[in-house]
Amino acid sequence: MSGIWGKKLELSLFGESHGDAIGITINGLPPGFEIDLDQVQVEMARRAPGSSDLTTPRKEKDLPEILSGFLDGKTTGAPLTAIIRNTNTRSKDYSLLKDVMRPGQADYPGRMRYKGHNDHRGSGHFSGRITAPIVFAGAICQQWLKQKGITVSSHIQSIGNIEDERFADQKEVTHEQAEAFKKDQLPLFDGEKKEAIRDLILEAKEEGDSVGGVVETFVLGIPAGYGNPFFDSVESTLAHLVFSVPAIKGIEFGTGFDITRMKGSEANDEYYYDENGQVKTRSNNNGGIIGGITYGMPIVFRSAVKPPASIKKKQQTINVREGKAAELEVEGRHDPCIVPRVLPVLEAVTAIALTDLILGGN
Ligand SMILES: Cc1cc2nc3c(=O)[nH]c(=O)nc-3n(C[C@H](O)[C@H](O)[C@H](O)COP(=O)(O)O)c2cc1C
Ligand SMILES: C=C(O[C@@H]1CC(C(=O)O)=C[C@@H](OP(=O)(O)O)[C@H]1O)C(=O)O
Repeated sequence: MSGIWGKKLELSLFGESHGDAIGITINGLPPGFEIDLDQVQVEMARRAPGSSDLTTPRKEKDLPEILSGFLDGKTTGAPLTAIIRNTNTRSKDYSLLKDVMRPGQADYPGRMRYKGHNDHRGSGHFSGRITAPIVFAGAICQQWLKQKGITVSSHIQSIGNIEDERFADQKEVTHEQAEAFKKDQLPLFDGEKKEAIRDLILEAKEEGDSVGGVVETFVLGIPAGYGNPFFDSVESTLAHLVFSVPAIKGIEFGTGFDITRMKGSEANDEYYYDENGQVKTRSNNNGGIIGGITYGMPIVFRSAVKPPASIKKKQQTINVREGKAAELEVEGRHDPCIVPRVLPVLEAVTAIALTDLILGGN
């Protein structure tokens, strides 16, 4: 399994959803950095399962236990390892799924890749649950970035066909508003859409189905001059980590694919000096990154989140033990929509990418 990532900040992710514990080792954190564990727990709780009728009913406290690299409230500089116990597994839900492959889930490709030895219980190492340790690492990185005046936040761009306004449509988004979004399970610029979104998710759940959506993530306070051209561009680093999150099927930066329908004269982000002599651009179609390098405007990108695969509705599939066609109605505890719980995960991977970049000096 490829659970290792990073250059300056190295991450090693481990665990399975129905094993004893999941966790992460973070190498490269600066020594002497004071971690606010209460704030880490706030981030963990945003992602944790079982928090409302919009999520899987599996309840987990997701309390990280730090095993190394942390003394008297501060990082020591040695590898920091944390584990999170799995306390509410119900593996019988997965007995049938060892043989009957869920369409849209990792059952069949995982079986082929690991020759049938992968832990299939709760989707094992493929589970969205493995994003809990990512949020742990991301919460530490967000605290580190905050000291530098950098805030990472996100809002729901859409669920099904219900659309929120874009970041680019806002006159100004302050650090306070970005922080307020994190306190909301359904953060939207247009709060009036909240009820319709709730209803859509609950309707899908009621029908034994699921819905997807788009998350728009933004970074405020990122200075110009971070990144690289080509292989270590900010976009490629972010995309690498964003696509490491289960259920993500696409990413676009700034105006994204719509930029292809603009003329150069519309697409170009014109420069000016603001009243404080700071370089700004009048639009931000490039989402804060040109040539793989930040230019001092907010980084903005949207991630496509698929509807979760495990649904109660009847589907056609295969039974690999019998080598026959099969019908499947997935029982068990599943998210009817991943979007509300993936917001903190996308913020976490963004913070991890930026911390790695800044620690590396570029
Ligand atoms: C926070 C989170 C929660 C998820 N919950 C579920 C779930 O309840 N049921 C499900 O089938 N998939 C769920 N997923 C998605 C699967 O983990 C994912 O679809 C699967 O691992 C296959 O990967 P892929 O969709 O990226 O190809 C969740 C993902 C995340 C990030
Ligand atoms: C437990 C979490 O979410 C799980 C993610 C998930 C999946 O297939 O991704 C499937 C479900 O697992 P289970 O069948 O064990 O309840 C979700 O509950 C979590 O995110 O912490």
